[in-house]
Amino acid sequence: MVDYTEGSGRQYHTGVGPQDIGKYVILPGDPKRCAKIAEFLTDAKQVADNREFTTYTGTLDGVRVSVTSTGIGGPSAAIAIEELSKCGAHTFLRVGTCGGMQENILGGDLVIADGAIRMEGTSREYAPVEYPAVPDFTVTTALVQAAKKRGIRHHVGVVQSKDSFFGQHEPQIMPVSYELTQKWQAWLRMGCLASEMESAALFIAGSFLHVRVGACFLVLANQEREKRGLPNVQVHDTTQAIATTVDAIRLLIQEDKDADRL
Ligand SMILES: O=P(O)(O)O[C@H]1O[C@H](CO)[C@@H](O)[C@H]1O
Ligand SMILES: O=c1cc[nH]c(=O)[nH]1
Repeated sequence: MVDYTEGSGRQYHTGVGPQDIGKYVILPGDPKRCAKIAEFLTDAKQVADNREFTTYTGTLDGVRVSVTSTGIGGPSAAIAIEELSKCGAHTFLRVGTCGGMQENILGGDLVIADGAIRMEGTSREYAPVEYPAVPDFTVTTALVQAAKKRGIRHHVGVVQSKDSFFGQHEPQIMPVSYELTQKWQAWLRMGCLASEMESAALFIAGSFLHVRVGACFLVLANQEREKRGLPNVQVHDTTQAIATTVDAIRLLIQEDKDADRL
């Protein structure tokens, strides 16, 4: 492989080196969410800022933990997890936003993914489409435990990962509306909880890299409720999703300490 960093030791896109990051990394999509997440860590400092990838590192319970934004969509999310794992990170928790799909998923709820529909391109350049995009069980369990302990209304299930935000929200305007709307109906009938953009790529890249990945999301609103004329509250405050993710990392750190895996 060509070394675009010319031996600098820093990764080409994220700009991080092994000295900069912890083994546990929180992955928001939005770079602007990083500073807010960093406030949950002790002594967090920005260690890199390149393209859509902003990185802070601090500690939780004495263990180094980083936050790196992945930008929007599978391609940049896969780059982030690849470069961070090259620097030694082994546990990744995506904290994102999503749109609710089932009628009982309300704005402000938390969704924890136990699988992702691979309706995006990136994961197909890793593994055949028959291979399932699933998160790590221990990470998912820690997220569920953390949400329960906080008493947050949450749902665990499959999310849809797609490439086109507007294909989700305005499928009827797309030349391939026939495909988008029919598949959306299928996802609904199968019980898919919510739609977002990065989890399938992260879960598949994570499986390939043999690292642990999990994901939880704030539900911003629910277009299916809107369509049916039901009340559709909008919530944009990600604080509870971030707090749940941080609690889950604490649980994983404790488990890893107990098992002598740190
Ligand atoms: O809030 P983030 O983490 O960016 O996640 C969601 O928001 C973006 C779309 O608005 C996509 O990245 C989607 O997955
Ligand atoms: O509706 C939504 C909200 C957040 N992210 C998405 O991809 N879709």
